[in-house]
Amino acid sequence: MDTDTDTAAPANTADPTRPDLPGGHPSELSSPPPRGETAARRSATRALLRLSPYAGTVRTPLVTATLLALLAVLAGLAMPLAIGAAIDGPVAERDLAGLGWMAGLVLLLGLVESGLHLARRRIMSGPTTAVEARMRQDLFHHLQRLPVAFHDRWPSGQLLSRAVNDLSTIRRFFAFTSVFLVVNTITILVGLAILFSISPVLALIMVVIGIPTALITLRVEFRYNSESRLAQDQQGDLATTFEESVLGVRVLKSLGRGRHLARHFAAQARQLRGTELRKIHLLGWVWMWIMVLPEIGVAAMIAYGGYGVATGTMTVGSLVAAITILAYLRFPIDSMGWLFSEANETATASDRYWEVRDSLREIEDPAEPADLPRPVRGELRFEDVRFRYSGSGGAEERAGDDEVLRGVDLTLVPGETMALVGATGCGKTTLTALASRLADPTGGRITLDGVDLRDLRLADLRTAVTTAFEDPVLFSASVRENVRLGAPDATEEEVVAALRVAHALDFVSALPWGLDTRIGEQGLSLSGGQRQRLALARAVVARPAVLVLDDPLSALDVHTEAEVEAALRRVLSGVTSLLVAHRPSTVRLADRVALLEGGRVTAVGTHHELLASEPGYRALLATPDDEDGRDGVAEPAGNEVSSR
Ligand SMILES: Nc1ncnc2c1ncn2[C@@H]1O[C@H](COP(=O)(O)OP(=O)(O)OP(=O)(O)O)[C@@H](O)[C@H]1O
Repeated sequence: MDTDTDTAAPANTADPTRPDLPGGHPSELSSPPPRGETAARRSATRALLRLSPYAGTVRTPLVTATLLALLAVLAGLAMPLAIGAAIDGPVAERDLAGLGWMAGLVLLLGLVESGLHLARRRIMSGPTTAVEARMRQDLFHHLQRLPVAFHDRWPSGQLLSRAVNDLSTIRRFFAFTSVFLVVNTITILVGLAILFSISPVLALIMVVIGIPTALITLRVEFRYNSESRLAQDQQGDLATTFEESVLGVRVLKSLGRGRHLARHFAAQARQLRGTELRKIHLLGWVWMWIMVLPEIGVAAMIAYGGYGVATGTMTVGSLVAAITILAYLRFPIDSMGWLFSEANETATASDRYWEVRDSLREIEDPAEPADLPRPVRGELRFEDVRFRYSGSGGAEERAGDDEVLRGVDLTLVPGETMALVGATGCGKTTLTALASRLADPTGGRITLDGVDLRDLRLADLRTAVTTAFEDPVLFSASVRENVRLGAPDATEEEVVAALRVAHALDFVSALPWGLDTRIGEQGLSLSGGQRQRLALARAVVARPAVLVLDDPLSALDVHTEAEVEAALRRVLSGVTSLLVAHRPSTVRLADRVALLEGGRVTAVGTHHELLASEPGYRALLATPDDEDGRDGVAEPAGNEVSSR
């Protein structure tokens, strides 16, 4: 009998707080499920049926594999009959030639059975791994298109476990579970019929033994799976602690918190060990019953059958055949509990998969996109822009009290550099995110050259407007590939020019393989300033019409800052730019400054004007020189300064 059961990697639970999800209703930005809780699914069948679009592609191999498996088990079931016939025939009659034929038949049946199982595996492996790969690809593609707000809510581990564990459970279902649910049911029924034809009492013995065996394995499997889910969560926690302690090793060492974290890690490891021990105990129990019950069956059959042989109502061959059938049916009976539990796991995995796939891609291309007037001039206008992060909820939200932006009006004229200044947490990053539609305003509108951003194709918008974030995320790839993320078609000269502009060429040239040097995980092999300069190069390589830079000098030392500032000044000339500025050196790059206060732009003007007229601005950006009445921030040469 087949035993190609991948080590079970049970899926996590679906979200019990979202009973509307599994049925396939598109969900709004859902949150991940609370850990360790069990699924509140409306229907496992419905969850499995949701896999049918993917099952369609494996239908033919699935039917073929089921038929092959069925033929294999029928060949297996024929063996006890052949053995019984051999004992009652050639063995009893001492017919050596006949015995040779019967031995050959048993051998042939065994070969046919194993050959058919091999063919079944071969037929299923290609299509089912293809389905898994396609589902994973679709999930990844969907995740890329979900709004940032979705990713704010979902921890990466939750998404990772769906992409790896849940899809592997679904593959196992297509390749094995679904096939053997059908095949084992038929095997048990056929085996029972054969036993019944030999002796109804022996068939009854099998039923009496088989039902509790299946029920016990089913019950233990459910408990085992819930322990497995818990272990999986705990392994995730352990991995997170491990990962954070490696990534944050500098912080931990400098704070002297290594021991504290080690204790925390040890406690988590103990918890995981406890769960693993419970799993082992459960397995011990289930195997005890799996071993004991059939042995009781064999004993009962020998007692009843032996009596029959002694009294002449049964032949020795029939008794041997009956006992061999019982032994053969052991795996199908034992595995039914496991198979039902796997089907249940698959239903959960399906729910969890569709939970993400059903999340709405709120930010999409419009049905009838507008074209940007060419060439793009780069006039960026915020008109009464309002924004609220979803999920803070409640009456307050309805009253608008928790809006981060409460009616921002701001116009960036083509080619100007506008600095955005405001207290920490006032919404500067939020405003910059709206410019490339990482989120849409909850009120008002933003236009580029007079066209509402929501009317533009996302590709057009994001070619015209590029952003470099304060936290410069780099990918595990070469320097060149990282820069080219900003413009995949950029030539070598353009990449080098962008690096020069970002004042990154010198340090990149000094790397062991220059532009081909792979940057480690999160660009850790580079300093903060170097990472920021690469991110800047990535933003400018596409030569966008509008450049949004979130505090582009924050990680630079004074010397580098001065050099990058000079380079940036060249980049910014002729491009409309919005710079989030926390300090005078960044403001120095700007033609005008906008002050964001209380969710609105309360003043726009030159640095000097705002210093003179806005106490809030003075509090944020005045230097000691300013306080002395001498302005420490130089006016950029040749700036056309205009007020709103
Ligand atoms: N994903 C989010 N979900 C909910 N609230 C958020 C989210 N991101 C930011 N906020 C809140 O929105 C407000 C504005 O945040 P934002 O990051 O835009 O401020 P900021 O002016 O850029 O701050 P800083 O100068 O410190 O970078 C803050 O109160 C912040 O807590």
